[in-house]
Amino acid sequence: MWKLLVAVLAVFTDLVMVYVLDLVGTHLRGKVRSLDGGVDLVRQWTEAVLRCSVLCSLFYWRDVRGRLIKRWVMAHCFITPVYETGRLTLFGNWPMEKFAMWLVGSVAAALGCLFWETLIPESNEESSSKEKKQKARVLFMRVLHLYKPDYLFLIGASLFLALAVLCEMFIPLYTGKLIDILQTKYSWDEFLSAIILMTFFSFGSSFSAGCRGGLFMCAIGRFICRVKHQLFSCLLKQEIGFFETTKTGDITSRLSTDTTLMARAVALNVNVLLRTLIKTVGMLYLMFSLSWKLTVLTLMETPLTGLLQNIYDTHYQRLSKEVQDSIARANDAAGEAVSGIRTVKSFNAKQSEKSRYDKRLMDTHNIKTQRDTVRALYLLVRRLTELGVKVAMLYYGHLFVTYGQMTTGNLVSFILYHSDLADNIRTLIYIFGDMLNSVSASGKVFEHLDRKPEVSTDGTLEPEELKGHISFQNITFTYPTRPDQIVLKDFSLKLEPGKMTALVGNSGGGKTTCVSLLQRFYQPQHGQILLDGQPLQNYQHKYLHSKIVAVGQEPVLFSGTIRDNIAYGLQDCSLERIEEAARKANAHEFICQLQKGYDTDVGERGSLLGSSQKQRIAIARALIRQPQVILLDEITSFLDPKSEQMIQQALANCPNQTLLVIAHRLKTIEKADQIIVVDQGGIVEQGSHQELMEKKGHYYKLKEKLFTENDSL
Ligand SMILES: Nc1ncnc2c1ncn2[C@@H]1O[C@H](COP(=O)(O)OP(=O)(O)OP(=O)(O)O)[C@@H](O)[C@H]1O
Repeated sequence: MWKLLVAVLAVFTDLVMVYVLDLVGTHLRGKVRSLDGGVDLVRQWTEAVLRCSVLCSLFYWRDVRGRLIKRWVMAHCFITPVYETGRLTLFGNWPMEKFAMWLVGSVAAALGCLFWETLIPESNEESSSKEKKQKARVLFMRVLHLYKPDYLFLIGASLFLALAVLCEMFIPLYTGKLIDILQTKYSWDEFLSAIILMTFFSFGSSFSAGCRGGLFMCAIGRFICRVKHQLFSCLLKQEIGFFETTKTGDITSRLSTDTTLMARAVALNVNVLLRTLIKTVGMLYLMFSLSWKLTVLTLMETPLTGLLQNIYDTHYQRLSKEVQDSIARANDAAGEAVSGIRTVKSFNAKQSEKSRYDKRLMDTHNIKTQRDTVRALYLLVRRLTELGVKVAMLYYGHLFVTYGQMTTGNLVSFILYHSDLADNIRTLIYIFGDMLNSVSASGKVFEHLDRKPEVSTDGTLEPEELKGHISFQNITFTYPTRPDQIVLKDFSLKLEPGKMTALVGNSGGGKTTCVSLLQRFYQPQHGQILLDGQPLQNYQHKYLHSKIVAVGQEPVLFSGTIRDNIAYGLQDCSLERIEEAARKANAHEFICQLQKGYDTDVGERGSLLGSSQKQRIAIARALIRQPQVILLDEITSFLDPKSEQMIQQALANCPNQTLLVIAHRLKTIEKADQIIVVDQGGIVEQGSHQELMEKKGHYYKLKEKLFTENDSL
């Protein structure tokens, strides 16, 4: 209710003020005769300031705030002096009738605000968007800094750019001049020199543009390679938790799309910005010298174009981002189905996978349609605005030529400049915004580049002799993806060199987690793991991973030969060493039976080998490093009893190693020097097989279960 009253009061007060101020103005004009139409502008601007202050105070008095009101008041008060200034500048002193002017101002302001508010909804995060811009600027500078090794290319490209633009700018001027020459009784020399100059400028612009493009592309190519390399090394340093919380699609798009965007955005933006800026300033200067009145008229298009471009950019960029995200989601769906094709087929889930992919493709299609509609609308409005300004320019140009204020050649040059200028101004407005926005891709890349792995890799210890004493001291651990679920609780355990420890227990108890912690895939929240009395993190990363090796339940092989896979991560590894490791892992025999032996390709993720064969190659890959601590996580699940026996023998050949085994087979467990029964993140029983059997506790019950399960194997 108050708002309505204040609005009515505001309109009334405003109207009264308009007339009172007009009376005062008229009175003053009577007294001071020198107040003519031009100086009348001063009165209009003063009036606008006064009206604006009174209206603002009125709205603030009853606390009717908001950016919409502020914008309306500003537009409402200032639209008239702005319009009048332009009109008087162009066409002289024909003041409009007072009320008509007030009405035009009010309606235009209301329409403008409505347009603005509908298309750009008010955001409550003004400060955060400021921060974003600030951040974008910092990011932009960082990207520029990353370009340091390519500065020579960039400087060369910028020089050619300036040259190309300068040459390009003079072409319309000489086209007009040529028309004027042809219209008069010209001398041959005059004509020839104009033609030579035109040819010179055309050739200069094409040559320089070619050199500029080549140099910029060269800089971009080098930059992309460098950043991709840096990013990939940073990614490899991250802990496993990072890969669990970040989607593979995100990581690959950071590596491929974002690095390219980052490079192109800055180099191309700088290129376009410089080119457009030089061209615009030069063209404006030349246009002003041809006809300043026509220039002012055509410049009136600029704020309108700017507003349109701004609205369009906001929407287009949001939708483009949504399109990118939805493409990534569709790719994820396809990738998941392809990588898990065996599961998909065995569960006959082809239809559901197909419809999942279809749905995601449809989502992408719908967002793309929205984006294209916004673009079509924008183009329509933009073309209409351009058309309006062109018609006005041609009309007044014709008048100026008729009244002898311009020559025909000048008008032709002007028209040629104008068609270029409109494009340039639009590009400038777009580039200023885009330069900040496009670095958001760089922001994502920098996020990864700056990320410090939570599991540090700065340890330096590399003792020549490592015994292999391991001690878990009061470990409490939760996975980063499930911080609420405590997986290990105050967990303490000792492993001795030359002894085999078996971890047994129900599924989900935390056995594999112990192996992961020993490999430093994660950092426990409390407690520490000591290796020969030193915390694991104090050891040099590479050293640690050559001394502690693990073979998991589902070992991963990489595409390449068997030889490459066994010697994975080792340089200059002889075939003898590889064969020896393969023999220990009982893999040599089957490898020799393959047509290409050690040079057999294992296929993507080892898909050309059977599970037991993959397992044995993985064991050979672990044993070749001659580790001091060996961790075997249910490796026997896929092995036949004969292979298992051979591996057991191979392991028995390493009497000084610390051996941690997770197994479900009693045969394996029985041999262990100590058996640890793990349940719900804690140790519930420990001792030798004999001791635990006599106790008739958890292990005894578990053994009954294990026996039954293994019988069925
Ligand atoms: N990467 C992970 N992220 C989140 N939770 C996990 C992760 N890996 C395991 N868990 C959870 O941690 C708990 C312990 O898992 P863990 O694999 O260590 O048990 P386990 O005793 O080895 O079981 P199994 O014999 O089935 O392999 C389980 O509840 C499991 O769901």
